[in-house]
Amino acid sequence: MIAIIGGGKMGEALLAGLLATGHEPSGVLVTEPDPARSEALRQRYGVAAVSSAESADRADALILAVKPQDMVDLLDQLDGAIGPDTLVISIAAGITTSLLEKHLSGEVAVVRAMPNTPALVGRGMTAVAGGAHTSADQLDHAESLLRSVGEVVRVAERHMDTVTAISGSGPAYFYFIAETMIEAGVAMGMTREAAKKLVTQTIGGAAAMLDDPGAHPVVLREAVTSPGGTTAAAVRELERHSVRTAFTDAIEAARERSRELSEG
Ligand SMILES: NC(=O)C1=CN([C@@H]2O[C@H](COP(=O)(O)OP(=O)(O)OC[C@H]3O[C@@H](n4cnc5c(N)ncnc54)[C@H](O)[C@@H]3O)[C@@H](O)[C@H]2O)C=CC1
Ligand SMILES: O=C(O)[C@@H]1CCC=N1
Repeated sequence: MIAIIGGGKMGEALLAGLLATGHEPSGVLVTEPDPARSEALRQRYGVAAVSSAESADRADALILAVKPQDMVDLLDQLDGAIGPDTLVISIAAGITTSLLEKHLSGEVAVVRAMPNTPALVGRGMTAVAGGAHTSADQLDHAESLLRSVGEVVRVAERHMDTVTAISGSGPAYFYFIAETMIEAGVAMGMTREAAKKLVTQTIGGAAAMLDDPGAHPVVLREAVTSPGGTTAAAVRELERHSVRTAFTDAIEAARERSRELSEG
């Protein structure tokens, strides 16, 4: 039995992914305190909505999908109710395995995971790191559960704040660029719909080309940049506005915030 505790955006994405990849609704529990939200999940997916105590009691894998700020309260609620063989997977930004272990008595197996919102369409990127009492089999199990919403990589936990800043928050950076490009197209007289189509297909196409293991972004960008052409003119402006520095600073700020979140 798998329980998802926190039925918000990410909890629902994981729930939908698990059901889409062969888990039966009868094998998944959801704990969500907002009654309307809880009822919507129950109706939409046919899963049982239960208390956190019941989830802790019945599930052998608990996926904690509450906000980082709600995590300590939740762990205090769960402490003592989690069986010795239960696997606890947290997807909360900044919450370390040692914080999870500190608030759960006994040698609980914990996994820190960082997915992203493309999990909602089965195209997520998740990184995982195991805790001090987590076996290789348990990490495999966590990885197989999270693979239901996309790809999974293992990283050393010291990289998790960086992962959060790059792929966890990353979709928002691309939406920021998409929004800017669409509005530029609109300002130049295109319909918003046409501009959105151009931008969406361009992002998807660029990502597909970059996905080749031999591909390098600098080489791909050179192929777009004709001497004396339009791309060279555009890139010169990006450099003039220090966009590279702005992005680097943004990613560093996200990593710093992830670190702060573990301090409560
Ligand atoms: N939104 C994103 O892009 C990503 C979010 N995350 C992490 O996922 C977690 C959830 O984020 P979202 O789904 O975006 O937030 P959300 O606000 O949509 O969902 C959180 C849910 O937890 C519920 N909740 C609060 N206290 C609870 C408790 N004690 N027991 C059970 N449920 C409780 C809330 O009612 C809410 O429905 C956060 O820790 C966040 O850091 C991780 C990767 C990406
Ligand atoms: O913004 C946040 O804190 C969460 C974690 C990664 C993406 N969204």
